This record gives sequence, structure tokens and C-alpha cells, in this order.
Amino acid sequence: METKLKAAILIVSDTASKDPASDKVVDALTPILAAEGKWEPPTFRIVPDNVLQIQQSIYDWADGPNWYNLILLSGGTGFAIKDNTPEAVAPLIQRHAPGLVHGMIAASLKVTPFAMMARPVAGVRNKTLIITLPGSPKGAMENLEAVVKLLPHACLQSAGANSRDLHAGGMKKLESEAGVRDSQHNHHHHHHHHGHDHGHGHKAPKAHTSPSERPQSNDPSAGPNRRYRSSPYPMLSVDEALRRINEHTPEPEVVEVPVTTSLIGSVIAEDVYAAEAVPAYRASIVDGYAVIAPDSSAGQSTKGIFPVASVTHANVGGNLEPLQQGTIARITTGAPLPPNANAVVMVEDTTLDSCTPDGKEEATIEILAEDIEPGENVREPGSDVALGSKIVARGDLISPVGGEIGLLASTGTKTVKVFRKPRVGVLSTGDELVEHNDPRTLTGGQIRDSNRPSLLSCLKSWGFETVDLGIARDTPASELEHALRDSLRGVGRASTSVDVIITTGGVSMGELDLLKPTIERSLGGTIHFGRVSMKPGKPTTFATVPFKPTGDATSSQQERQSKLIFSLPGNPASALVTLNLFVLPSLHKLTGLGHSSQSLGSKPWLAPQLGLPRVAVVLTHHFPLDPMRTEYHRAVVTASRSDGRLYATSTGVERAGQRSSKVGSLAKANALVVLRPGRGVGIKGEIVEALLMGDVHGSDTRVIC
Ligand SMILES: Nc1nc2c(c(=O)[nH]1)N[C@H]1C(S)=C(S)[C@@H](COP(=O)(O)OP(=O)(O)OC[C@H]3O[C@@H](n4cnc5c(N)ncnc54)[C@H](O)[C@@H]3O)O[C@H]1N2
Ligand code: MOO
Ligand SMILES: [Mg+2]
Repeated sequence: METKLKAAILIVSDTASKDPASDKVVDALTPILAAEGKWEPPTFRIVPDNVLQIQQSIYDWADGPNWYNLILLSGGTGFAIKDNTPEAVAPLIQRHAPGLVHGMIAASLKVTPFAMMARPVAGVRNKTLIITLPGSPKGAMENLEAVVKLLPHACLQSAGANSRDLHAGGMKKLESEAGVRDSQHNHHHHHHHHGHDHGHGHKAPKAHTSPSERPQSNDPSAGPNRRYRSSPYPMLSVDEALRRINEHTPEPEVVEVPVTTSLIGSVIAEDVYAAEAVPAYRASIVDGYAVIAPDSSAGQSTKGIFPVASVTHANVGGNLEPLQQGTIARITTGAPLPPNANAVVMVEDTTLDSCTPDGKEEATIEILAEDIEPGENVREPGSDVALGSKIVARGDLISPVGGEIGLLASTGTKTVKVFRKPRVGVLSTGDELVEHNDPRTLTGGQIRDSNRPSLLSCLKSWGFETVDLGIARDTPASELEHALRDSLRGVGRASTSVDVIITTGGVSMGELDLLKPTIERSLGGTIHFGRVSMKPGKPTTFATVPFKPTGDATSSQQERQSKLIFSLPGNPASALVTLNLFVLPSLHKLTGLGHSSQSLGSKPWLAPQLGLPRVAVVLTHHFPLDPMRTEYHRAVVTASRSDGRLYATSTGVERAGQRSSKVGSLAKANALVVLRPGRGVGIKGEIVEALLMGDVHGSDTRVIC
């Protein structure tokens, strides 16, 4: 059977979003696609005339693993103030298709001159063809009919594969092909002239003029006329941002290190086999008497009075005398059994019968137990760890609990291969910043740098090596560029080069928000995203910069090929939340946690996940919702002792309680409660997702409904 193509319809209409039954377009378009016999029944969604919601739908349908071949949007393409579908769609299109636009307008013009009042856009994002249609059912049908015959071919070409490859099995291949195309795209962008407005010097730039270009940061030297008034960076969903971070975080490197406690938090890169057996000899499990127990089938009793032939302590040296039939030997826990002995009787199961003449030692003992079996209370050699058995596997995390270190130590393992943990630098930016411990009184707009200490402490608690990169001033602008370059190379303010740079501040819309332009224009870096639909943390920026190591061969082996820059918002709560949400998964991947542990066998769910653990929590009170952005609400989560559930209580729901400037919203918090955007509140008793940042303590909390 031939593979069918996947289509999605987005209805953009304030009316239909309030009353889905009022929509007539989905029912009008579906039969047109069905008549072609090449399409699966389309999926659809209804959103209001809202740029973010339109864009989110396109990300969902064109960017994820479940991408669609075709997205048809209907509505919002006219001249009315609220019509903003073309403005939402155009920036997301990577390759425009003006031919389809011409075709649709030409067809409509045959019906009505009002066709000139439509502002359709069409083009390709990733492997998905996107076309806007008018909002009226009649107009939408006419437009779709004008192009519908061409769509299967256009979609297959956009996907870069034949139809069979569109099947689930071909997904992987297509994903990697898309990766190749993306990097070529980036390449192109670096050589492209940035100014797109030559000859129109007085015009302010539009956010997106040339469709083939990625968004480009503000040119700091350009005057007010050419400064952006809306961000050129598309607003990504958190999931898409995380996907891009994962995609651009390099694979971890392998290093060989001695077995010490500094292994805690490292991930094993190569299976380790026991070079020694544990125990190395036959050892007693109890304090008592080594005996020669008769074969159980013989039916003989082990009761009786026996002479004590010898005493064996745990640290005995040299060879032991073999035990003679009819005698027993006193032995302590962990001590080697004398040859011939095959079981141990606990001292509690014996009584003293007689002493040596000097009264200092036992001469004879009565054994009270009558059913001692061979092997009883004996640890055979290698029964705890067999010689040559796998003790830790590639992908295993060396936990602070101590089990893995214990295994390595007990078998005399001297060194292990692990993934090298990344080194992380933290840089604060801003002219207003003062060291937190500066004794002087603050003046004017000065504030104390709280981001560096709070971020450094969080990173240290995760077990990463950190480098304090200090403060970079906004003016002169070159200070930031030099601070970043020095940090990458490990000179100046950075004692050693870092793998990951975290900056705070300077990523939003202010004229001194210089991070994005500095990364792109001065360091030749690539910004993978510059805005995320979340609260707090909207302007979070993630970039990679190419890095050529200098110096000798050994140092170059230790350097990664590209370095990561996380430019977090300056607001203190935003900086800490985004550190937890975005930086940690990347550091985990660099640490090797993505390499699923082979030793878990049939229990892959026991493998550690990247980033914070995700759990379900019960709200203990109403939580206000943001109408647009997913909120990461700071909360205290406790484990109920009575019903075994987790309960979330906000660190502050009053007006400024969760404000992004308020770092105190993270004091006492051990979780980020994920609140999807909506009207009103998340209600008391509702179960929502939360990300655990810290330890969970027990409590008597319970929501009584
Ligand atoms: N016109 C717009 N303005 C802003 C937008 C926007 O979309 N349009 N986004 C707002 C959001 S959301 C955030 S979050 C902030 C992000 O600001 P920046 O990353 O550009 O940071 P700065 O402007 O440098 O500073 C913001 C704020 O944070 C304080 N700060 C900075 N560094 C530190 C530090 N190390 N320790 C303590 N506090 C710090 C700084 O003094 C400012 O008060 O932008 C909004 N604006
Ligand atoms: O996104 Mo910003 O972090 O809310 O203040
Ligand atoms: Mg700013």
C-alpha cells in the first residue's frame, strides 16, 4: 500500500477559538485533500489571531519528530488590524514559494477582484510545506483547489526523499539529512552580508526581510533608526529549545582517572571487569567453629563433643593446618576456613565442655546443633564478586551512595575510563554591577552581583568544576568580547579554558543588551535560539562558537571542537530557573549521562535521565496561570507520609511573588512547578508536572477535598 502524506490544518480565528463548532473551514478543506487519495485525514487545531499561538503550532508540526508534510493555515491574512497570520508565518519560513502564492491569487482573481486584498505566504520550513489560505470557507477552498495537484510532489521534494522514506523507518535518515541541510544553511549565513536595507537608510529594519537568512542580531553601532523594535528571534517552545541544546551539545570525551572519591558524579566510559575475586578465599560468615560437616544424605548428626584444634582470626598469614576428621577449629567472621573444613557452627549453638590445663584456651566444645550442612555459613571464593565478572558498565553513574566506588575498591581496580566532566565558567555582565561584598554604599542604579554567587553555588552542588569569570562591563563593548574570548582560551580572567560559558544579563531588547551581537558578529558563533516561550526566562539564548585549540597535542586532545554559550537573562530568578532547565541537561550530556547504562538490562527506566527529575505533584492551593507562557513556578515539594504523594506549595503567589527579579522566590524552593499557559488558576488538588531541584522531605501535607 502506498504511504500517505500527513497534513495539518490550523484555523486562525478569534471566533472559532471561542466556539469551535462555528468553524466551517476544516470540513470544507478535508474533502479536497481526500479526493486526491494521497493524504491521511488531516489533523487540525484552532487558535485565536495570536502570533505566538500560530507560531507554536508551526513548531509543533514542522520541528518535532512527528512533523507533517503540509500545514494549511486559514484566516488572518487580510488587511484588518488583527490579521497577523502572514507576520507570524513569514519569519518561520526558511525557503519561500512565491509561485504557489501567485497561483492562488491568480485563481482567486478569476472569481473576485478582492483577491488582491489577500496577503498569502507559502514556503518550506524544515521538511514541511506551509501555505496560508483565506479565512472564508469558499476562499480557502478556491485557493487550495488551485494548488492541490502540485502539493504531493512539492511535499516529497521538500522532505528530500521518496515516499517510502517518509514512513516511520525512514525518519532517522530524514532527521540526519535535515541536520546536514541546517549546517549548510548556517554556513551560508556567515558569508552573507548582514545589511538588508541598503539604499533605504531611513527605514527601520523589519524583523525578517530576506527569507533565506536566519534572524540576525542588532548591529550595536547602528543608530536608533536601524535598531530592532521587535525581536528577530522566533519564540521557541521549551521542548524545541531543549531539543536544539541536545543537538548541539557535543558527545562526551573519554579520560582515564584513578579510583578516588573524586569519581563521584562521573559516568563510566568502558566496562570494568574484576581483576580480583571477592572473597579471594573461603571465608567464614560468622564467629564460631569450623567443622567437617557430613554429607546431608548420610543422615549423621553433627551434635557431640569435639576437641578444638586451632584458632583462626581474620588476618591470618601463611598456610593453615588442615583440619583433622573429628576435630573443630575456632574461627572469626571473615577469616579463612582451614583446609578440609566445609561449614561453620555459630558460637551461640555451642557450649564450653573443658579448658586447657592452664585454663587459658578451650580444649573441648559441645556442638548443640544437629543438622549442620556442608557449605553452611561459608562464603565461597568469588561468591560476592566473581573473578573477571563485569562490575561496572559503560554508562553507569558513579553515585555518591558508594556502591560503585565500593565495587571498584574491593577488586583492587586502580584506574577507570570515564567521560570527562565539563568545566563551566560563569560571567556576569552589566555596567550596573558591583561585587556582592563591596563595602561601599550603592549609588545611582548600582546593584550587587547576585547571579554569579548563586549560579556558581548551584553548579558546584551538581559536582561540576567551575571557573569564576567575574564581571564584564557593557561599555566599552569590546570588554564583553575579550571576556568571552579569554574564557574560551583559558587566559586572563579564566585560569583554565572552559567547555561551557554561562553569562547572565544583556540578552533582551535594550541597546546595551550586547550578548547576541557579540556572539554572532565578533565571535562568529551561531545562535540556536534567542527566545523561549516561558516565564521566567523569555530571552534565554543558546549559542555555539567554533573553537580551534592552540598549543601542544595533549592540550588539543582535551579541548572540544565547539564550545557552548548559555546567555541567561539578567533577572536573578530567570537566571537560576534557566540554569536548572536548560544548562543542566547539556552538562549531563557532556558528562556522559546520555549513554544509556548497559548494566540495566531489561530495566532501562532505571537509567538516569538528562536534566532535573520530572514528577507529578498535587497543588496545595490555587496557582495563578500566565495567559501566554509556560510558567516555572518556584515551589516547595514535600512527600506526604500519609498518602505517598508529592505536594507543591508556592514560595509566593502574591503580586511580586514570582517576579523574575525576585531571587528570593528560589529560597527554600526545591521544585519548579510547570504551569501550562491558560486563563485563571491551576486549582487546588490538581495534579501537574514539576521538576525537582533539591531534596524532598517528608511532611504531613494532604489536600483534603
Ligand atoms: N522591551 C523589552 N524589554 C524586556 C523584555 C522584552 O521582551 N522586551 N524582556 C524582559 C525579560 S522577560 C527579561 S528576563 C529581561 C532580561 O534582561 P537582560 O537579560 O537583557 O538583562 P539586563 O538587561 O542586563 O538586566 C535585567 C535585570 O537583571 C539585573 N541583573 C543583571 N545582572 C545581574 C546580576 N549579575 N545580579 C543581579 N541582578 C542582575 C539587572 O540589573 C536588571 O535589573 O529583560 C526584560 N526586558
Ligand atoms: O522572562 Mo523574564 O525572565 O520573565 O523576566
Ligand atoms: Mg536588558
